[in-house]
Amino acid sequence: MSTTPNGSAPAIDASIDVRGLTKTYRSPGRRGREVRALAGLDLAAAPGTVLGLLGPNGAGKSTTVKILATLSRPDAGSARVAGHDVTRDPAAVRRAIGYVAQRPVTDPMGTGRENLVLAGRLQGLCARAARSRADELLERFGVAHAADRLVKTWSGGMARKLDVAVGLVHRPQVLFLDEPTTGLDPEARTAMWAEIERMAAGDGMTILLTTHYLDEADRLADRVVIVDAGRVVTSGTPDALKDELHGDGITVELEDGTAQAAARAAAAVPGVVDVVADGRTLRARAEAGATALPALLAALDAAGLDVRAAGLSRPTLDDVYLARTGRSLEEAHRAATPAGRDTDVEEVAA
Ligand SMILES: Nc1ncnc2c1ncn2[C@@H]1O[C@H](COP(=O)(O)OP(=O)(O)OP(=O)(O)O)[C@@H](O)[C@H]1O
Repeated sequence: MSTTPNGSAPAIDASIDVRGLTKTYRSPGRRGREVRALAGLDLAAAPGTVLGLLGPNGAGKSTTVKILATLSRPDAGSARVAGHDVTRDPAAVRRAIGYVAQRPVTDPMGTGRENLVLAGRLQGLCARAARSRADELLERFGVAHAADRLVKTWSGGMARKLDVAVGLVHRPQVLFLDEPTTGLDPEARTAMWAEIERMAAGDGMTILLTTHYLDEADRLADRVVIVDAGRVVTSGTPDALKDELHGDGITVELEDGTAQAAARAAAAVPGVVDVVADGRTLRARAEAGATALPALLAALDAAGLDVRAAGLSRPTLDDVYLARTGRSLEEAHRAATPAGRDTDVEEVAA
C-alpha cells in the first residue's frame, strides 16, 4: 500500500504489492534437497500499469506469479493483489485476476468459441452472458473468423491470443501474463504486443508481464523489475534504468581484418571506454558519443583500417542487465541448468 508523502495515510493502493516474499521447494525423494525460489522479493505495480518481471530461467518469476495467482503459498512475506491478501483472502484475489500461464489452457479438440463459453461458465456467467462475452472476445482479438474451427487447427499466434482471451472472460482488474510471446513468430509477437498495450492503456488493467525478451519489456512495461536467484537486482522505468548507464554505445563494422587492431586504436581515443572487439565488429561506450565517434573514426583511419559502417545507440535494457548482473540475459539463460527444476516435489511448509 502506498502512503502520502508524510507516510500517514494510504493514498492510491498499488494493484500489486509484494513484500519480502520467500519460497523454498523441497524434493521429498531426496531428503534435504531444497530449492530457494524466492529469497525476499519486493515489487509493486500501480493501477493501470504494466510491470515487467525480467530474469533468466529459474530466477523465480513463475513462482512469484503462481503465489500472486493463489496457486502456491509463500513461506513468508506478504502479497496483496487488487487490495486483497493472497493467503488470507484467496477467493477475492481469484475474482479480481486473470492468469495466462506459460502453457496453453485451452482444449485443442474444442472450437475457439466453445473454449471461451466454457471459460465464461466456469467463471460463473450464465449461458447467454458467456456466449455474448465469447463473441466479444473473439471479435476483439481478431479471431472471429476461426471461432468455430477446432483450436488444434489454429496458428500458434491465434492460439496464444485465445489463451489471453480466456484469462479476460470475467473482466479482471489485474492480469498475469507469464511469457505471453515465447515461441511466437515476429508477426504474432507484434500483434500480441498491440493487444497488451490496448489492455493496459485502453482498459486500465494492471498487467504483470514475465518475459525473457528485454525488447518486449522495454516496449510494454511502465516499470521493470529484474530478478535473479529470487531477489530483485534492480527496478525502475526502462528509461530511468537506461539513463543510469550514461552515454552512448558505439558500434563500428570494419571492412576487413579483425577488430583487435581497431580496439587498440580505439582504446587510445579520449572519452572512449569499454572497448570490445568481436570479429569485424568493434563495440565501445562514450559519455558524449557525437564527439567521440568522429575522433574514433579518425584514429581508425590513421591506423590504416577501413570502416564499412559506424553508429551510435542509446543504452538498451540488455546493457542495463549486463551492467547490473555482470552477464547478459542470454548468457544467464545458458548458464541456468534446465535439470535444476525438479518435477516431483512438495512445497516446504510455511
Ligand atoms: N515445483 C517445483 N519444485 C521444485 N523446484 C521448483 C519448482 N518450481 C520451480 N522450482 C525451482 O525454483 C526456482 C525458480 O523457478 P521459477 O519457475 O519460479 O523461475 P522462472 O524465473 O519462472 O524460470 P523460467 O523462466 O524458466 O520459467 C528454480 O530453481 C526452479 O528449478
